[in-house]
Amino acid sequence: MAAKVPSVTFNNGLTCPILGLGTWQSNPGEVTRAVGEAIDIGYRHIDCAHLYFNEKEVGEAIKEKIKQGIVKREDLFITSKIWNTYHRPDLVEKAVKISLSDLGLDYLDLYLIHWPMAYKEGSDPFPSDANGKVIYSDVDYVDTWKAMENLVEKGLVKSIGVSNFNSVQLTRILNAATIKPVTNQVECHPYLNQTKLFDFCEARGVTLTAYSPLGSPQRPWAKPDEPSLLEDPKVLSIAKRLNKTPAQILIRYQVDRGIIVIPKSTSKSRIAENFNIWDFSLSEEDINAINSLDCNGRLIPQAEGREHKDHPFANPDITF
Ligand SMILES: NC(=O)C1=CN([C@@H]2O[C@H](COP(=O)(O)OP(=O)(O)OC[C@H]3O[C@@H](n4cnc5c(N)ncnc54)[C@H](OP(=O)(O)O)[C@@H]3O)[C@@H](O)[C@H]2O)C=CC1
Ligand SMILES: O=C1CO[C@H](CO)[C@@H](O)[C@@H]1O
Repeated sequence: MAAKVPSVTFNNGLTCPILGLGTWQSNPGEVTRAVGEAIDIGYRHIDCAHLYFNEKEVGEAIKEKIKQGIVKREDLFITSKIWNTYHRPDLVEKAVKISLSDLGLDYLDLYLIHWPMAYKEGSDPFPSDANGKVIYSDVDYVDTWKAMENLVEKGLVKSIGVSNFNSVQLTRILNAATIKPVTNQVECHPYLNQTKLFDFCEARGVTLTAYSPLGSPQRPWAKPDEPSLLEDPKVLSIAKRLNKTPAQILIRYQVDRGIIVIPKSTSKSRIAENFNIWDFSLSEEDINAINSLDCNGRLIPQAEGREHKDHPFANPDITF
């Protein structure tokens, strides 16, 4: 029988499996198989987004596994994210309904604002001008948040949260919220361990979700000569001593910190490997050694929105 994944409890009393499967760049031709295999292995949490252009194929796997009686809808925890071109309050319900229809679901467990920046509304996810520069919209993400709250009231989503929000942006949401965000999903791994943002969120009852926990080696702008987390000597030496793989160490690092973690894979063996982390934990000494790798090593800078007033990482005065 598959191991049961421990859960994190949100500020609204609902729970979320601490380990989930990422789906960015999971090829539509492979993702149905991969999500199906993940559910067979024991994953119950799947991280999706409208921007990943594969929600229909993820939905096919969910439908099939429910049909086979492997899981019931309520056993699963499905996240999606509203893309930057749908921030205008009157578009928010339309956006969630597109993801629900693509996934074949009648509710989401979690819906996130993918980024704080609003882009020009329309069908192009990266609307750009003649010089290739993204065209922005001036919608305030606080107004988007108020429309997200309506989705909870309407039963379309169980919980709402944010992604890629810095501490100042999160504070603005918390000050305006009737329904508090349950999580902030951000890039988090040993080269950018987010200790300050994690402490800040924890003190306010907001969980952290770690994306790109393995260092996102598949990201399109990766350079061949860059240091690789999966080959980092410190990570390798801990993995060797504990008889685990580097990926298992990187995933367990987040679990042991109480951070939700969503590694992506479409390989059956790596999906299984990434799930097989329940028979060990890291000592304080190992966690401290991994923490010492922190070097502000951001891998997902969202460079194309950098001049946007709401870009979360562009203001040097806001350090986390
Ligand atoms: N909110 C946001 O803005 C963002 C959210 N995300 C979410 O987080 C998820 C994870 O982040 P992502 O950037 O995809 O990167 P990850 O850090 O999860 O790395 C995924 C890559 O690592 C490879 N891999 C997976 N398991 C192993 C293993 N055991 N050993 C060696 N290599 C492995 C995968 O290849 P293979 O598939 O071949 O196994 C893939 O190339 C995304 O898929 C997405 O759901 C990501 C970025 C931004
Ligand atoms: O989830 C994500 C994956 O990649 C996208 C393209 O850069 C990002 O915008 C986003 O954060």
